Amino acid sequence: MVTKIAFNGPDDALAALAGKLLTVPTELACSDYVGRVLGKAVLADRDSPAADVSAMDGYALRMSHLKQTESIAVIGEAACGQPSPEMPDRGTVRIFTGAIVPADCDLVVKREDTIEGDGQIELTPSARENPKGSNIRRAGENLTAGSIVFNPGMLISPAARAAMVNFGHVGVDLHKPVRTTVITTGDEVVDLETTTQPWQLRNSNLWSLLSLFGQHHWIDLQPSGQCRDNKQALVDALTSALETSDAVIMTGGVSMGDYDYVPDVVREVGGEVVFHGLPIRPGKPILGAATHDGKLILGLPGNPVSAVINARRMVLPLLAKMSGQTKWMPIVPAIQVAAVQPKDIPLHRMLLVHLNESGQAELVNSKGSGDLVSLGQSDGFIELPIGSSITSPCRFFAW
Ligand SMILES: Nc1nc2c(c(=O)[nH]1)N[C@H]1C(S)=C(S)[C@@H](COP(=O)(O)OP(=O)(O)OC[C@H]3O[C@@H](n4cnc5c(N)ncnc54)[C@H](O)[C@@H]3O)O[C@H]1N2
Ligand code: MOO
Repeated sequence: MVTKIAFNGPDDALAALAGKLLTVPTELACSDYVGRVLGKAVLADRDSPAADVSAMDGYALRMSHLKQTESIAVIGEAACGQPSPEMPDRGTVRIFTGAIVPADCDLVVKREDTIEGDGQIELTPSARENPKGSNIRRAGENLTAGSIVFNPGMLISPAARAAMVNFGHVGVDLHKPVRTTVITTGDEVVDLETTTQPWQLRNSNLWSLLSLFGQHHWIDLQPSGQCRDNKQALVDALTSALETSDAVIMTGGVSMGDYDYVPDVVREVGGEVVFHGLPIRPGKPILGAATHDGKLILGLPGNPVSAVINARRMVLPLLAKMSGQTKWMPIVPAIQVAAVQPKDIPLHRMLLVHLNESGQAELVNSKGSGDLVSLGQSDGFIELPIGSSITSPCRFFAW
């Protein structure tokens, strides 16, 4: 039996469970890279820039031109999309931003630092102050051919995509998305189509979790749904979900009620329980387990606020680890909270907040873990570790 004091906080527990989880394999992908995880390093196929290029629209000069008092003849043009022309012996060539600078060109002066005449230019005093190399981007100054642009395990952003295109990457090794199933439990839980009785409630956990996970291209949601509080039905549902998934996320039935079968069911299907109970609020009864082949089984508490907060705080990092991301432990901003210090309790707290116009967090007035109204009004939650002060910036987890 794993005791509640096994871990001091969420990150310890995450680290222990993450060590038992599989990493999904890689595949060659030729499109839709953004939001996926790199499986192999991306190398530069050529220097960046590929040649010495002009950083400005202007004129290509030799250093000797800067001392020349008479006007300089404009002999030719270095245009974008063309090999560079020869540098004339005495005159200059007009050059455009991004065009290759001619060999023997020492610097580029901006158009606005010249007085342009008919087929000739004069240099202004500020043009004459340019040092050698001015306004030239040197070949390979960003990166040289063969160097690593991105390491494996990186989540590909739209910005990273730009660099991958620049280096000609068409087929790329990516980790497959983590196949994830959500199973909600509880005899009182019904789907949206059912006419509800007072003793029933709609399955909000299914949709909060599917929406949260569905934001990520590195997660592949599998058919998910609801299971009654029946031990055999739960064993069957979990067994079949594990056949087609890398991770199964359950909600409800994880605390101490007579019908809270999830801990037994997880063990029955061969799950090794790493934690059952953590010093956190909400989410104290949370259960984390791994199968012998590294699949994740996470039992979230049924309370809707607790379920989604812990899906964000605990489940997403574990799925990120399985997806191959090297930065899988949550990296979130720390922001100022406009609130008075809550009473000290020996639990690591996660409190719903919304952001005000100054970008500070304000606590949402919540009636507790079943309050879906305050949950819906929140932008995310802040984290208050045991004994910490709310006057210092707190980590903010956005939805
Ligand atoms: N004796 C104790 N009782 C409880 C403890 C405890 O430590 N000792 N912990 C409390 C805490 S904290 C939580 S959180 C809950 C978690 O309990 P379960 O995970 O067993 O969840 P359930 O009892 O099944 O449900 C709790 C609550 O959430 C509603 N629910 C469940 N599933 C859904 C769903 N899919 N969509 C919307 N709402 C759902 C359910 O109806 C209950 O109201 O245990 C405390 N008790
Ligand atoms: O996880 Mo519970 O929601 O602390 O009440």
